[in-house]
Amino acid sequence: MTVSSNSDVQVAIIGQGVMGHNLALNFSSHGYSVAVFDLDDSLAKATETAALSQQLPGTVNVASDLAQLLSISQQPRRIVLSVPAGKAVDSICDSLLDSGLQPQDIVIDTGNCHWNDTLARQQRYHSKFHFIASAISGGEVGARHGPSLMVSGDSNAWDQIATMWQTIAAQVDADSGQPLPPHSKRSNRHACADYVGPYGSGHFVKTIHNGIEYAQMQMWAEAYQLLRQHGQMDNFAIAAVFRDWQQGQLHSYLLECTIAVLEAMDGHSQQPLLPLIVDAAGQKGTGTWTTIASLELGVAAPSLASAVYARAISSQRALRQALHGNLASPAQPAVELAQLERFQSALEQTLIGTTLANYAQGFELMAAQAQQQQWPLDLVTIAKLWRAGCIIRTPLLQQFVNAFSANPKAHLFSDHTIQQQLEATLPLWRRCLIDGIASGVALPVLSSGLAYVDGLRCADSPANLLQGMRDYFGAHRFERHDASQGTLFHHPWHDS
Ligand SMILES: NC(=O)C1=CN([C@@H]2O[C@H](COP(=O)(O)OP(=O)(O)OC[C@H]3O[C@@H](n4cnc5c(N)ncnc54)[C@H](OP(=O)(O)O)[C@@H]3O)[C@@H](O)[C@H]2O)C=CC1
Ligand SMILES: O=C(CO)[C@H](O)[C@H](O)COP(=O)(O)O
Repeated sequence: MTVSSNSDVQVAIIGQGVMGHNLALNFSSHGYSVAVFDLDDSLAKATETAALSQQLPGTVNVASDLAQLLSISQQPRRIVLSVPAGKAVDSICDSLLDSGLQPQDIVIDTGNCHWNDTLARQQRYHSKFHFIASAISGGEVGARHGPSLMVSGDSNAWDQIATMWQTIAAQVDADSGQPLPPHSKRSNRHACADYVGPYGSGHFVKTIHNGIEYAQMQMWAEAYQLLRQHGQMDNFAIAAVFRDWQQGQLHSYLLECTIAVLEAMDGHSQQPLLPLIVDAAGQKGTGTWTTIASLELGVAAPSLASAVYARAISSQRALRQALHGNLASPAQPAVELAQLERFQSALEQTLIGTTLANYAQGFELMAAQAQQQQWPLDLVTIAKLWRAGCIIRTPLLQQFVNAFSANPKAHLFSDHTIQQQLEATLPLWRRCLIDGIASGVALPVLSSGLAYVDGLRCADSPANLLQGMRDYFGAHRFERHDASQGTLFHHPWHDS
């Protein structure tokens, strides 16, 4: 398609990689006129070609540079950035200003940027243009057919893009929270795109989303490892069990991904794909930022942190190979065939309990950060945004919506329905860990979730011993049960 000479472009997208390409097609599929730009011109042209071959209603215009992108865009311009997080965002914002960006124009960053970088950008570009962070989740399929969009920053600018965002986002039935098909025209629907708070908050929410994503992914990896090592099952048999679980409480998009990966065949060798994939996990930073936030806030998120450490250990491949031969495996035999079904049932309960622990930790982090930053984050809004389109979508999110609607400030485990669900998992969760650990399978997320639950339900923790020790070596002092709160005591350990 030739570039339009009139300024009819309703949304311009810079960066035509995985997300930008699909976002452009999504906008076009809803009839919006789109302009696309990438440093690699062939990527922008590929989007134009795809829109034409899919006969999408909205035009897709390839801009050869930023000046042209601006010249063909309707004012105020809406410019979406879909580029790697970090320096590229600043460099494009500066180039847009050099190319004639105006104060009324709106720049929308959809990358996985650190929330502090977003705060700095707001300072830097304040009054030069309207800046919005619209964190996105859903991967390439979500970007194409309906993502979850967590928007923060300039609320006036949000008002100007809200209709477009809510049009291209994933939709759910407003009452049940059930995802609806793309382009659904159901009247009683709710879009998974909303304003969550001031600058930085949307990127924080996306970071925590990814922290939960890491933990849920690691959870499925540990389940796979337990079934193949302790259960002696092959990947296709594991997938069959997981398909069964997909019909129940564990139903989720990440379980769908897990099954697809377990069953995939390599087109080249005609062999199962999974054994060909190197067992060293990559990471781009959001899991680490979640862990740092939890440490800085002093809020426990052990499962989310354990998932990051598990990726770190996975990448120490050479060391793992060497130690495998040097450190003996436990003598615990694999589960007997007659016991396999019972073990699978225990594992299913373990995964339900672990999932509740993972999400609870994420929501606690957002509540604590909101309080510290004085962000008016609403956990109901966030749980609603994650019900469809995003990577961590699960029907459980509707239960979290209900729990936070009833008690917005309470820990998820304070909710009676969730308590009952969690409690039902505990006996088999313990049993499953005993078996798994005895057979030598590393279970960082499955086990830290249970430790989190046990820690939280412990009325009489051993921290009195810690306080005594701190006072013994460092005269740090302690409170006493038989004195008023806040009064500190030092025991004369070394005088006697
Ligand atoms: N992939 C995913 O599932 C998700 C990604 N994200 C986030 O979205 C953003 C984009 O991700 P993704 O699409 O996967 O990344 P890709 O690397 O696939 O795409 C980014 C594109 O931006 C281009 N680009 C880089 N700098 C510029 C520039 N200055 N001007 C124009 N184009 C530029 C890149 O070109 P080149 O390759 O030549 O540098 C590349 O084509 C990232 O911040 C990512 O973290 C968010 C949610 C999900
Ligand atoms: O944001 C995402 C999904 O929600 C991206 O896919 C992100 O890249 C995932 O993180 P990592 O690359 O660290 O696994």
